[in-house]
Amino acid sequence: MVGKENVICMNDLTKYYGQHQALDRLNLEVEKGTVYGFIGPNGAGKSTTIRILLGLLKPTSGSAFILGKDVIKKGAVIRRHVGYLPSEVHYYERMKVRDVLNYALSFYPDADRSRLEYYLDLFEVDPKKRVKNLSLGNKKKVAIIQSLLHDPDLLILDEPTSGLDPLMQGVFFNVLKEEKEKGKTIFFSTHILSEVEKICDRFAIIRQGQIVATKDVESIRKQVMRILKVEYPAQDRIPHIEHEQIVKREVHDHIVRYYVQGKINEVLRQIVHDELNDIRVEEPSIEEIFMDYYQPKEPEGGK
Ligand SMILES: Nc1ncnc2c1ncn2[C@@H]1O[C@H](COP(=O)(O)OP(=O)(O)OP(=O)(O)O)[C@@H](O)[C@H]1O
Repeated sequence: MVGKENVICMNDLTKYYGQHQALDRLNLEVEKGTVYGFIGPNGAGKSTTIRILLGLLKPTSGSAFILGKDVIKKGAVIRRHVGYLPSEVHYYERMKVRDVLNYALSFYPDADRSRLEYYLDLFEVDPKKRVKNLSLGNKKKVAIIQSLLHDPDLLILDEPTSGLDPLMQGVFFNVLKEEKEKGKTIFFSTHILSEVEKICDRFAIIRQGQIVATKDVESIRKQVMRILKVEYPAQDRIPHIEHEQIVKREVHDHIVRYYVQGKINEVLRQIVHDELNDIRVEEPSIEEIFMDYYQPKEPEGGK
C-alpha cells in the first residue's frame, strides 16, 4: 500500500495572545482526500488554528505544515494551493459581485474561468449585485465561490455553513463531495455536530485550546452503545440499578435513560425485573456521543 500523505500536519502548535493561551500544543494530521471536521465550542481555538495554517498569525511555538511546506516560511506558495473561507467576510461594499470574483481570479492566471460561471449558477448568486446589497447568506456564498475558484488542492473553511439556508447547505455539501471525489482535502470548522456526521470522514474536537479527541466518523457509528429508555410508574418507584455496563444514566421525572456499553441482555434482564410502564432501545445520535467530549465532565449522580 502507498504510504499516507498528510496534507495538514501540526506539531505542538501553541499560541498565546498576551498572557492568554489560546492553543496548547496541538498535534493533528489530516490525510489527503479526507473531509475533516474541526469542532469545538465558542472560543475553543478553531479560528486561531486556521489563521495560523493560512500564515495570517504566527504561532508562539510549535510548527505546522501544509502540503509538506512550513506555514511560516512558505505562506505565499501554500496559499496558491489552498482555498480559504474566513468565518467573517468583508468586501468593498460598492463593488459588484462579478468584479470581486474577477479580482480574486486575477491572482490565478492559470485558473479555469468557467468555474466562476459554474459556481455563480450553482449557488444562485447574481453577479450584477453590489456587495452592499447582498444578504449575509449571499455574501457567504460569494466567499465560498471565491475559495473554490482556483481549484485548490486543500479547502480550509471556517464555519462555512453559518448563514446558509438549508437548501444552500445541501448544495454546498454536494460541492464538498464533488471536491472529495476529485481527491481534494477539506478541513472545516463547525459548531454543528450533525454536519460532521453527514459529510466528514474524520474529526477532531478542540476544547480550551486542546485537542481532546480525534476519531473516524465510521468508528463512532459502530461504537456499541445503546440507550434503554425506561418509563417507570412514578419517580419514587425508580429502582436503584447498578451494573458495570451502565456507563451513564439520565433521569427526567419518571423516565430513565440508561446508556449501556456492550451487550444489553443482562442489563435488560435486571431492568425488566422491576415494575415499569414502557421500555425502548435507542441508538445514541452522534451528537450525544460528541457531547461527552464537548462538555467538561460532570460527576454522575446515583449510577
Ligand atoms: N486577537 C485576539 N486577541 C486576544 N485574544 C484572542 C484573539 N483572538 C482570539 N482570542 C481568544 O483566543 C481564544 C480562541 O479564540 P478563537 O477565535 O480561535 O476560537 P474559536 O474556536 O474560533 O471560537 P468561535 O467558535 O466562537 O469562533 C478565545 O479565548 C478568544 O477569546
